Amino acid sequence: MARPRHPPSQTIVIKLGTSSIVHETTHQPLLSTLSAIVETVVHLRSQGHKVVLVSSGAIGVGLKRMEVATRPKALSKKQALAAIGQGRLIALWDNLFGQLGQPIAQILLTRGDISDRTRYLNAVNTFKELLSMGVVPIVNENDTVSVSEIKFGDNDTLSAITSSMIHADYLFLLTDVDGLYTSNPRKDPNAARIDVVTSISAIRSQVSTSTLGSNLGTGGMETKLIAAEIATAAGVTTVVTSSKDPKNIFRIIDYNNAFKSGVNTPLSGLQSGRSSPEPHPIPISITPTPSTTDHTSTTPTPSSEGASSSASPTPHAQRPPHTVFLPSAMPLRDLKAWTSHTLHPSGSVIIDSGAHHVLSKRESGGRLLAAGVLGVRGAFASGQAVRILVRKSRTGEAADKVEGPTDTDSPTHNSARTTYPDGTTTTEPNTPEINATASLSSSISTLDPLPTVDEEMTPSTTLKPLPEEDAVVIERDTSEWELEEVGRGLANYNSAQIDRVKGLRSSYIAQLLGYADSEYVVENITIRVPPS
Ligand SMILES: N[C@@H](CCC(=O)OP(=O)(O)O)C(=O)O
Repeated sequence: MARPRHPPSQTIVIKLGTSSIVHETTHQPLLSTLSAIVETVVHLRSQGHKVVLVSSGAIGVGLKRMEVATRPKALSKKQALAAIGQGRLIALWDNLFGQLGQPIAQILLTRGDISDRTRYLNAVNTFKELLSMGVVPIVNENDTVSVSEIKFGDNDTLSAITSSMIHADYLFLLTDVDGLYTSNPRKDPNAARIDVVTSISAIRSQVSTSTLGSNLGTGGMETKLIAAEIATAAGVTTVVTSSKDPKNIFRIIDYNNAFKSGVNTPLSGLQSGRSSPEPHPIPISITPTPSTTDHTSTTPTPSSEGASSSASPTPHAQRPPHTVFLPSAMPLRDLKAWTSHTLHPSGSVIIDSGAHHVLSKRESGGRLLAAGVLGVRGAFASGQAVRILVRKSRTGEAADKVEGPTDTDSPTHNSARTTYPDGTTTTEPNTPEINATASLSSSISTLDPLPTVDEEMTPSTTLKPLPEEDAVVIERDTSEWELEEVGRGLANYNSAQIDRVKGLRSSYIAQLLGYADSEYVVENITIRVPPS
């Protein structure tokens, strides 16, 4: 198929880190880089693309303004410097974009700002309106009010969340290296750039990310992997490349668009920014090209799980240096992405592995009935985000030995370990949600079998039915069990209420709580870790 004269209109988020905005030691603005970014963005706009810039640098500019030599450690000092620098930073951007007649807007966000659904939608609407007006929104974290858990932590994550919010086609993470390397290219002459990443979890174990951050920014390559994980899960093609030659963005888009009608390349389907239904296969056609950065290693990637390496040269174009993270074949819907990435979970709902299996089959918006709940952890209100933890046997035995509903009269006080998706585990004492013997009233014990999740959508559930015995044992020795976070959702009832109705069929909710707003205890569930 003939290539279009211009690529189709796409929504592109470009993130520029502190190290690309101000000099690492003098803190002088890197005017040539900034000007090149401005020219690139304006050119992209003239081709019909919508562009959002995520710009770090407020603290760096503040350092220069106050002639402070090094980034302070104290949060309040960083916040003060950001407040000093942000105004000058946006003035600088406005000045540069203004030279080319391009209007800009400033958007300062915190995680707290968008953890409320209404505020989140307002932010989305503002983005949409600005983009339809032809304006380039320039986003930064609102450092003045960001503290600990409400901080995005770094602008890589912020740019990924922004990309997800506006359903971007591309996220470009511009940095001081031209891609993701197997080790630090400044120190290791054998470092090889990884061109295509199909599985971030697989690639994480294969690269050294420890030394790729700069003195000024907060992010290094690890935060880029986290950002890529968030963005690709939302269907956004994510690219790590050098900020030294922003015009590479054209070449990268052009290179990828050249394959948009191809059937045997990893980047087919890029016209809409979404991958084909099946995960992209390896290999991709790659022509190694001399790096445009200081790094001389252009050795193509060693072939390994999660990455692709060189095959045959493409007839279309030389491959500009970059690493591309391919978008998920099944992107999260907006509400699910919002639930997963922007809401700070206030507590946890523990489910059995049967419920985990059924929820993981749902493409979007999984809903959990009380019958699938084993317990709760922490205190949360109705409407708040919760972690979904699945209880698993440490011996590998199937965990859903749950033979019936429970009550909370006999909490155990053993410890339970939680294993999170990043591999970390926590051991917490006193977990009443993993109960010992549960004695049921005779009326409850005669309940009919029920599946544990939305049966309308999953008619062929394989979950075990509830037995009809009066007393049902869930488990006696909690040390055999561990909890793993597998997803996030929004609670329809508070923690005490869910604890009260756990294990019961929905018709008991009104009876026990005095009202029943919903037959589901948790909705909008995103399962990020499928059953093993
Ligand atoms: N919001 C901060 C940026 C945080 C930060 O350091 O981000 P980055 O340089 O992308 O790692 C600022 O404007 O200085």
